[in-house]
Amino acid sequence: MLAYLGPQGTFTEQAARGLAKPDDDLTPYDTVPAALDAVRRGDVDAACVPVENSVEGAVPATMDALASGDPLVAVGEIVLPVRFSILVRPGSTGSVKTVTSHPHALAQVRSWLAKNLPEAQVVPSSSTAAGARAVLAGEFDAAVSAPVAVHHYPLEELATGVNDVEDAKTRFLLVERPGTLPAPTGSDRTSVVVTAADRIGALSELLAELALRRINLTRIESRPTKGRLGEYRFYIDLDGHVAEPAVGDALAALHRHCPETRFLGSYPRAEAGVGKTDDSGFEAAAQWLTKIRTGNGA
Ligand SMILES: O=C(O)C(=O)C[C@]1(C(=O)O)C=C[C@@H](O)C=C1
Repeated sequence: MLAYLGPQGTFTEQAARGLAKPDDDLTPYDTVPAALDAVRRGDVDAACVPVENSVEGAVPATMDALASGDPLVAVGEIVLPVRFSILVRPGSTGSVKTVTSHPHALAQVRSWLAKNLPEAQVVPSSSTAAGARAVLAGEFDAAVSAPVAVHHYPLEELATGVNDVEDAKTRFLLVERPGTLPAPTGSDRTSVVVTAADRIGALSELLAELALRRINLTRIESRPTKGRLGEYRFYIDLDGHVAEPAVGDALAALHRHCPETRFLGSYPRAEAGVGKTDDSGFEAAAQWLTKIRTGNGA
């Protein structure tokens, strides 16, 4: 059983279908934290959640829900192109006074709305499909939705391809309770959350641990810890798999700086063939150390 940010017709449902095993049943949840808590409780085996968008950046609800509560780990990712349609009730002829959608979707059509529906009041919803459902219920005049939503809700497309940026993409994670890690593929990503101490150079010391080991950072985002003002967590994505010597060594180093470092998974990258780390020196050095320690070399 696989949870996703629902209801039916969200981008996350499409991502979940791309990541699911053939025999997985899909269950919609109203929010990302609710989907992740269902995994924590064991009600479902996994959840598919949006993590970052090429236009609007990180999805805060996902980041916060992964950084707190019982640990969960990502075991897969998928990147989907995102295009938006404006959906209205069939035959609705009146002007559009209210538009609803997920905040990330609204942010990706901001210019289109300003130009084409400048008078419309914009109201956030919990997902693009929740917005479509609310339009069907008569709560709002229009929803910014995934084009597939018209197959789930009897609505009409007022306009399609309304996204301000062509080729926008969203990355989604498949998240499970900690267990056996996916095997390294040679093209993997590792995600961790660290809290940098409030002192000069703390963040650069963490990043230096990656640079020293020639590990490529693919993303760094900060979110407040929700404790003291000015205290931040850093979400770090890097190339490679924790089973590889360089990445394992770097994560151990991060843990020495920050014992609360939270491992968020090592998983195959959506784009195969990129993100290989160079471990040759690490393996040779480990063999050399073993020889010294066992009295077989110097
Ligand atoms: O509301 C949806 O359809 C979602 O799947 C969420 C979400 C997001 O969180 O960014 C996913 C992709 C799009 O960028 C817009 C919304």
